[in-house]
Amino acid sequence: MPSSLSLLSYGRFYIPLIILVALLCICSTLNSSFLTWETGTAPSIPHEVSSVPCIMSEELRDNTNEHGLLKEGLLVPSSGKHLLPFATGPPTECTRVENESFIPCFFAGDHRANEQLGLTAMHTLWFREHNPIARALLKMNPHWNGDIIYNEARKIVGAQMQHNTYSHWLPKILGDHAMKMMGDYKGYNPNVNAGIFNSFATAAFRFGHTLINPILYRLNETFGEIPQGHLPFHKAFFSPFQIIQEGGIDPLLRGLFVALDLAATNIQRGHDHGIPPYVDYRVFCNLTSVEKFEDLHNEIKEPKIREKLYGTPLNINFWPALMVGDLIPGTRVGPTLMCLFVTQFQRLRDGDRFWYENPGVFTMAQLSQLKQTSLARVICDNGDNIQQVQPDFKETGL
Ligand code: HEM
Repeated sequence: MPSSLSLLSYGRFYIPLIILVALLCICSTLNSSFLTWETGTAPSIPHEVSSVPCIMSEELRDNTNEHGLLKEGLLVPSSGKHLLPFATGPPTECTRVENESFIPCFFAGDHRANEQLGLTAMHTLWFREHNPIARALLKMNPHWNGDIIYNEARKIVGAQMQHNTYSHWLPKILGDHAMKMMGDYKGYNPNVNAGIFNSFATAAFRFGHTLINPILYRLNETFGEIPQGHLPFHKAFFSPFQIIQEGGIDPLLRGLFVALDLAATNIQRGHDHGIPPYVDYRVFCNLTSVEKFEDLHNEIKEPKIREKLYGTPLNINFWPALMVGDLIPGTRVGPTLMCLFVTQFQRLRDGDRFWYENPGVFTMAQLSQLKQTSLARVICDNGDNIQQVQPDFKETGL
């Protein structure tokens, strides 16, 4: 039985389960568990497995048996857990220069899984969540075929991610007020378009680009630096070998992102997509309309944006304006960004027929188990040998 999730009522009979109650930061005491996810596609289920195109999903599956498993990669002897399998070809390349290790890219449900080591680690965590659930389901339901097991396990992991994102992550980013604006879940609404709107992908959710830490900390069991040291971020791109070899090799820089100015790209992408100017979104978000720079003083104190760069407020680029919006206390966002987040996340939830809380998707008993999930629990279960975590990732924004 995977400790991360009590699979109550997944068998033919209800099975009594031990539910761990968790407020401490020792892994063995943590309740079922969380995550942040990727963006770009509609239904709010994890890219690690769940919102991938069918063909890719078939490639991710271990079709050598009827156990509904995902393919596994190298075994980590110290933990007995597997890494992601290796990719066998494009679209990504992880051995770009000769004196780097010949370890290929990992293969996961999103081709960005190798983009940087932190992201690879998250993909690995969530990939590791699937197989123990599938095995437990098979044990309870020996009559199920591989497809049913695979899809049930996928549904459970998707629900865990939805719950973690909406119940644990979003409240920290948006604060109480915005969560109230989003309102409680009232069931699937077929009139809501759950697609990602252009300005959300092109600008609003790229707020993540302002959160990137230039150093990837690598800590040992006692939270000290590992012998191979912390990694400057530019060395963490497309270098899965550093996961396998614990950073023993000093990789050459990956030109792709080192040379990339993400902020400039975000602005350019806004132009490419024909995103309206910032001032138009203020109207959409019921903020005051703007004719002169002074009209912004309630939301943007940053003088460069207000006066120097743009000549007239009508020229203000969308992404920079979103990023410099004065943070609403208790949140990580300014007013316009908050409005766009609420709109998008509300649509993702209410327009998703398979939303985990939609009646009929899970039974009440299953739902109550799912709602005990947390990222901390998933890290404890699926990290190699993690014994202690923060029960709440408030400080890290994870
Ligand atoms: C090391 C960290 C990251 C790097 C190097 C990175 C890099 C990139 C790059 C190169 C793009 C494509 C840019 C373009 O050509 O338009 C992109 C897109 C994007 N990024 Fe990031 N990113 C990172 C972290 C994040 C985070 C933390 C978030 C959100 C929380 C985020 C949200 C997005 C979104 C929403 C897009 C647009 C995706 C789409 O249009 O489908 N990124 N990122």
